Amino acid sequence: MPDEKGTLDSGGTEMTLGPVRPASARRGFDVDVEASRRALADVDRTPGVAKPDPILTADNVVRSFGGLTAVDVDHLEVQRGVITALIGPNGAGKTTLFNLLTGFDRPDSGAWSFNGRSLNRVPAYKVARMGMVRTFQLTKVLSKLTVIENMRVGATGQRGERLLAAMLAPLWRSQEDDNTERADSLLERFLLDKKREDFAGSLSGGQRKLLEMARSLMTDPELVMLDEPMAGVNPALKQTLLGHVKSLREEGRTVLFVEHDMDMVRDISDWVVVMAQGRIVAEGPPDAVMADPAVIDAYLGAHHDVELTFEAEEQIHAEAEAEIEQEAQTND
Ligand SMILES: Nc1ncnc2c1ncn2[C@@H]1O[C@H](COP(=O)(O)OP(=O)(O)OP(=O)(O)O)[C@@H](O)[C@H]1O
Repeated sequence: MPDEKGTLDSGGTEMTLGPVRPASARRGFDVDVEASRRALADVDRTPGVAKPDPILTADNVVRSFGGLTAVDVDHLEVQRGVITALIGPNGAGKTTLFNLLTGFDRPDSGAWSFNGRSLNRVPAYKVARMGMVRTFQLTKVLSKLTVIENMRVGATGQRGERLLAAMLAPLWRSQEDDNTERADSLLERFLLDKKREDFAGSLSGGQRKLLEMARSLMTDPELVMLDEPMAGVNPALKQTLLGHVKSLREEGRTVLFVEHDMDMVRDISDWVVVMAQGRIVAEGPPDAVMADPAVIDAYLGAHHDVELTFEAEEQIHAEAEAEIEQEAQTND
């Protein structure tokens, strides 16, 4: 069923899913990150431009809701091994494009491929198993499961209540040790190991973001798509999250992320793609794109941050301090 963002549950097939492969059998990402970044220097700054080594390619992808064309992308290529930011005003179609590319929604028309393999009509769980995962703007951690259970659910490349059944299946049990080992090492890396047995519902907003990122790595993806990883995260945790995103690139993974936080975009992106009204309107290196008057018009013209009242600012500070305090206690 579509959820609040029009995403579709790809469910019903989780029992056929295999386990996360043991460490020895995992993908090695054969990519020279520095060469991949350097190669972008020679790429034209025109919307839809071809990339030297695209991992993801989309053509004529259109999605309408009633009379509204939410996505109308002629051509898009995402360079392998680098961090690409997808920016644009509210309602530009960024999340809808994520949903379409990852099999959580279906376009009216269009074609797209990952590592040269067509993804048309491939359901989300298979897309995940092929090596392309995404996180959600509103995190989809399952509040009534513990942190470690959420991680095990991530191993299936699936989300949703039916996973509880999958977790109890004999097939699952036989693979549990491998998955638990990987889950524990990811929890350690994301500083969530002390929260292992806590219900995910008890985590702070920032910790949920960390859990969702950690969980997305359970299938050892080559392309990680993050939908607003910094939204609702306090400044201290933002630095931690930034470090985690950069470490994905260091491991040879490709990152495509949607973000409104321009400091983050400037800080970590190798390439920026701008959407407005469903279309790709600009792309290029971060500094060049953000200085482009057309982008400033399209983006900043329509995306105004609301000025905070004194009370709201005080509340944010209090929440951030409480969260930092909680982090400190966790890490003692
Ligand atoms: N399920 C849906 N039903 C109807 N309209 C939808 C649906 N999903 C998205 N839209 C509309 O499609 C347009 C694009 O929305 P989308 O969420 O993809 O934008 P966005 O760029 O991700 O915005 P934001 O930055 O605010 O998250 C918006 O006008 C939105 O209202």
